[in-house]
Amino acid sequence: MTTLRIATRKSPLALWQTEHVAERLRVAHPGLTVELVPLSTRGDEILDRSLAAIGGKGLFLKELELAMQRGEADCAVHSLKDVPMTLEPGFALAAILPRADHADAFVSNHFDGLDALPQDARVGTSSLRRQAQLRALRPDLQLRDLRGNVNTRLAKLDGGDYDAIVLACAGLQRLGFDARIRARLDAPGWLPAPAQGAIAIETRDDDPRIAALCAALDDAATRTCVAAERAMNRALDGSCHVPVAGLATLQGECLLLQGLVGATADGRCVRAQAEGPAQAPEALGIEVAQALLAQGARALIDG
Ligand SMILES: NCc1[nH]cc(CCC(=O)O)c1CC(=O)O
Repeated sequence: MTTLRIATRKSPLALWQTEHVAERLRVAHPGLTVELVPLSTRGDEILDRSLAAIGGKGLFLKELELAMQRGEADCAVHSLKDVPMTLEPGFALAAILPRADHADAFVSNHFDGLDALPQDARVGTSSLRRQAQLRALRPDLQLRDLRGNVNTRLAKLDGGDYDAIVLACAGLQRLGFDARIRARLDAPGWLPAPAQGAIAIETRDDDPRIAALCAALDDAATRTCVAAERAMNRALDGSCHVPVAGLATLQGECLLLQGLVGATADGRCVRAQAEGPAQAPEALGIEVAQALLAQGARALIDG
């Protein structure tokens, strides 16, 4: 094979990420031609309803997986945090790239951080995970829905609909909006989505040649961390219906996983953390999920 076709969503962030992967693949495999196959997904088209209401994270993948099944693309690039905890049968993650900044960003044209917001300020985010953590820290805030791609969300902030919005640092940095980050919302007080900041390449699991080409970009440390975060989320029945947050960090051979389950309605949160060997990330994820459930996470998840 001399040409590798990568399916991608069409948002500016998705195109940046896929172009980044394409460039890395060209460097890893001189002589390989890499092309983008931009596709529209239902997740991108339906903007007037919450993701949870229209079917969840899988909506961003479906059209890309269908293109791979039809043989119109060889692989697909995703933000790993948008990838469901269990992949569709027949697909695998051939590579997980080194993680960028995992933190969330506080973005505002008038205020320096969450603590600086006045009473009853309007904060935009449609993420249940971000809403729950905002409620926990600042019960007075008015939480307002905010969907659309990163550029659209920034434009809505600038239009005056919100006093502040919360986005991922990684997306802002990739699109050149670093200067819009007024504060990083980070561990231990604030946790990101499982796998936030990590880019994954999905392939059909019946094509080892393509998987091998992509595997050149795999980062073992990131794969270990996101395996723990995703195992925790899976054990909590996590989907985007549930405000689950988690961050694993690796120090040598020791993996630390911090997890949180929140209630969007009233900001109740349960938190747990544990350490374990880097060789067994899934076991650590399950351990932290069980600690969260032991503190009543199920009641929060089931509403
Ligand atoms: N849900 C959309 C999405 N998916 C991944 C990112 C950011 C990039 C990343 O996490 O790698 C974003 C934007 C955001 O949450 O602000």
